[in-house]
Amino acid sequence: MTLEETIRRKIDLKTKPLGALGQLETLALRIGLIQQTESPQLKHPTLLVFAADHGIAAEGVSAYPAEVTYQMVLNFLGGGAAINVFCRENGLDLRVVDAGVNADFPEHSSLIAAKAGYGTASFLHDSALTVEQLEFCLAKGAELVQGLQQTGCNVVGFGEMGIGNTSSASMLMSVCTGIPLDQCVGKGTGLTTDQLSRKQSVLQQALTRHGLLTDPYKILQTYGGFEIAQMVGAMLTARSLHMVLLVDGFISTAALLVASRMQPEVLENVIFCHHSAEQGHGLLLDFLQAEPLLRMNLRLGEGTGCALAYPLLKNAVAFLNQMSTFAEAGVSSLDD
Ligand SMILES: O=C(O)c1ccc[n+]([C@@H]2O[C@H](COP(=O)([O-])O)[C@@H](O)[C@H]2O)c1
Ligand SMILES: Cc1cc2nc[nH]c2cc1C
Repeated sequence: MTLEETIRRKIDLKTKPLGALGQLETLALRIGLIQQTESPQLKHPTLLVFAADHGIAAEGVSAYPAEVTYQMVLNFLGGGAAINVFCRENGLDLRVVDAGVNADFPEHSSLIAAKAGYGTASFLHDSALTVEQLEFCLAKGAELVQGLQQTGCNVVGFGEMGIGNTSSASMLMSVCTGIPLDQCVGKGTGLTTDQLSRKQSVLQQALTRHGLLTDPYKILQTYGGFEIAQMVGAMLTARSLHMVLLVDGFISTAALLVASRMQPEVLENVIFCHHSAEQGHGLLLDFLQAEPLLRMNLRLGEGTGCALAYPLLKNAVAFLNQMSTFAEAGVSSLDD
């Protein structure tokens, strides 16, 4: 029997009509396959919020000013953001990564210093990252996840914060999928319809400027952000360490898309947690053939969809490990 058959059989022997736990059964199976066991365990779940600034923000593509990135990181460190609340409620550890915010932070036990610069260059005029910055970010992301694994963590959630980063994500999506740019661009933090038209024309100019790109490293260097590139490095390493990856919003899914262009197998380790309200996320999820656990119209980022969905993973693993079989409970099954 393959491991998949063993897990399916274990699920089917539980005291419930066949298939009655629906998507929770699919989730349990997926976690078992990721961990290569019929008795998976979720250990030290950790949510990483990667934060960085974006040169493209200077082009008026966000509803909010760029300094909100810095201010929100201080809010994360103070414990007052949505992601702090949801991580506390649901038992995830939270770490904030300064991947390249345009200001310096005081030391803090939850802050990981991993600055690649003080914000990227504007991809309207230049490549967002230099080759050196890209290499630094991929290596930092990898190093970070290795460190987490050494502390016993086997579930990692990917969150981000960066004013302007839906612009980066839209470019990465359009270039990697071939989906026309206008279908990949949305209102982000809340642009008006007029402001959205401006964002679309800025991003269209950038696309024309950089021309056809096919190499995922070059695409990431051209349009990425420091936080997106660190997520890519972290995701690839998490996959190689057999960890469970939690992915939710538009930006983190765009990072995953790029990672999957480098190593398609990374997708096998991902639990898609939430379908964001951001225009483009639905098409991106379809492209990746993903069916997220939740659809609650969040469009916040920070990894909030991951933290909200995490209890479902806990319950999936718990039923697989704890529920009685028909034989154990003396309940008549279809086979009796
Ligand atoms: O995760 C999402 O789907 C999502 C959708 C819209 C906005 N965001 C967040 O909003 C910021 C980017 O929006 P913008 O308009 O500045 O490009 C960034 O901090 C993201 O975490 C996140
Ligand atoms: C206030 C605020 C909080 C955020 N969290 C993630 N992206 C954000 C963008 C803004 C503007």
